[in-house]
Amino acid sequence: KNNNFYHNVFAFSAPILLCLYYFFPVCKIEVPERLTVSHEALIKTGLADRCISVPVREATDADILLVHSEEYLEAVKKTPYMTLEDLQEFTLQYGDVYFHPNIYHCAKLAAGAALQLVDSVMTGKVRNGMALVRPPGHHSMRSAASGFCVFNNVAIAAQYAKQQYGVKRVLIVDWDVHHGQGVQYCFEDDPSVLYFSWHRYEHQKFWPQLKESDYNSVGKEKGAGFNINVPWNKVGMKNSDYLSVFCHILLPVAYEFSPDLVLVCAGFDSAIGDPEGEMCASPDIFAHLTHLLMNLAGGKLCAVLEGGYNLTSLPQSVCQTVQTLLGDPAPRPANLDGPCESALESLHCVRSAHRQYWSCLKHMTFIFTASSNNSLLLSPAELPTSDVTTKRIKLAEEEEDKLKKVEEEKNAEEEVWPEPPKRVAPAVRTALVLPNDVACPDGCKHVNTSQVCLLVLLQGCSDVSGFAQAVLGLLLPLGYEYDPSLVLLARTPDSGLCDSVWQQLTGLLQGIAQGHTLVLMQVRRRRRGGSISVYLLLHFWGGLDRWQVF
Ligand SMILES: CC(O)(O)NCCCCNCCCN
Ligand SMILES: [Zn+2]
Repeated sequence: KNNNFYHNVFAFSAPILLCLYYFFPVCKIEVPERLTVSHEALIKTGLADRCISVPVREATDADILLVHSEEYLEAVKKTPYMTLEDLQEFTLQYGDVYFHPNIYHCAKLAAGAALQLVDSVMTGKVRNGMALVRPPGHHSMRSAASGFCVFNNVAIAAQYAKQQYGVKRVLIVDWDVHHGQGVQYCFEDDPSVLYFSWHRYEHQKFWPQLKESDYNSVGKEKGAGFNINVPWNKVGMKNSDYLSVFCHILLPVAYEFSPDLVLVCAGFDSAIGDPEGEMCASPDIFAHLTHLLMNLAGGKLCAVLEGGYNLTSLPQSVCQTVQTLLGDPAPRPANLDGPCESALESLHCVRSAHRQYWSCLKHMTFIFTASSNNSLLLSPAELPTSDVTTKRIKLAEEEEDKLKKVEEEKNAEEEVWPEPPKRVAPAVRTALVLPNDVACPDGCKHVNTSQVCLLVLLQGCSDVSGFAQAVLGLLLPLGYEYDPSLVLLARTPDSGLCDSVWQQLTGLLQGIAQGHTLVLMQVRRRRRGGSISVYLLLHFWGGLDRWQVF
């Protein structure tokens, strides 16, 4: 009896549903559950309790006009009152957007949330934070919606930070798997905003299929060099590919740019399992990406959600990001087996396109061997000139494609990946082993530690390009690959390392060995009739707090 009833109801309602669907297409992946599963995961893991929640507000017209045109804003303002037909008409003029009578309100809240986050960080109320918003923003342009985006939340936030707080330089890192063309267009002639984006490209075959998403779009006029596109010409990119691009492109340039604020277009469709990205990076990689960015701009970092459509990897990635923002040590990086040929080729093209703009890229020249077991390291040498190398790369690539085909056939079923590892937040973050008569600063604790795994003695990387070469281009990738259980840093008075470089060094290296860092400092103390050397031994454990030189 019951079945009969349901059959009737469905039979009757199906035609209505179908025509509604035709008139009013509903997006299958940009769904409300994206926010609910992410928020629930933050609550379940206890991370939400460790954050303060910032109230949202609607972006004002003035806020929105920082990026969008009057006519576009006026048009969007009308959508809540449009008939179904008008709404459909309005939507068809843009690519891949879905307008709903309520989306104008939601889009103002998304942009307003990003501005509230900027206020909280710039006024020092919080050190950093994340805005979990819908609809996303990085595709929307001055007078057009695109790719589920209505207002460009992050672009508005960047203009707002410059206008309201006099911020001179903003770094925007877009780790979403799609190219944020809206952000690129907004700032392509603006040297005060450095836009970095990696994105699935496949030689312009992947949406939004723009020529200007390629590596040779470096910005225009005064903005030349301040737009960095890293195209992924294959799917399946992994943790090593992401870390290599951070170490060999983004971080050296970011240190040279020296931003006052870091904004992240935090799209998590670049994680494993996402239907759009089809990449293979595990959610815990976002802990490392976040950690590496937190050493810039005095830690002022605002992450704003963009994409991310797998309802399992999205919340995991959000939690990895937030837990790192809270200062917890990053988990040991999973199976770093070196960047793939295609990633190395993109990396090489981007570095060549930007060498003329950034001194840190001028000095470092790389050859990438076409052997299959690339390490995260790129051996500095002359650039490959002969086409032999290129041919070798092509051969290696064909070889790799064959292997990949076999691989794809094998595991065509649903992607699976291990749950990200638990990350213990230590009670005491920094310990100090001091001579008895030296008082232990507050926040530290006396301990005796004995393990040593990686000893680093750095000479002479006191300026930015030296720092970039020695630390970002060599030490960091080596450290990640070596994956020690402890990092020991030794500093002698004649090491020539200035405090800020030393501070950055200790900050960056805490992404390795789950934050276990031992610092051995030799300080001279004057005594009657000569000086004696006293050694301070500091033990960090995931403490991202700024470490002062005692
Ligand atoms: C925020 C974002 O970057 O995740 N938006 C992605 C939009 C993807 C549109 N897909 C078009 C598919 C064409 N058939
Ligand atoms: Zn995306």
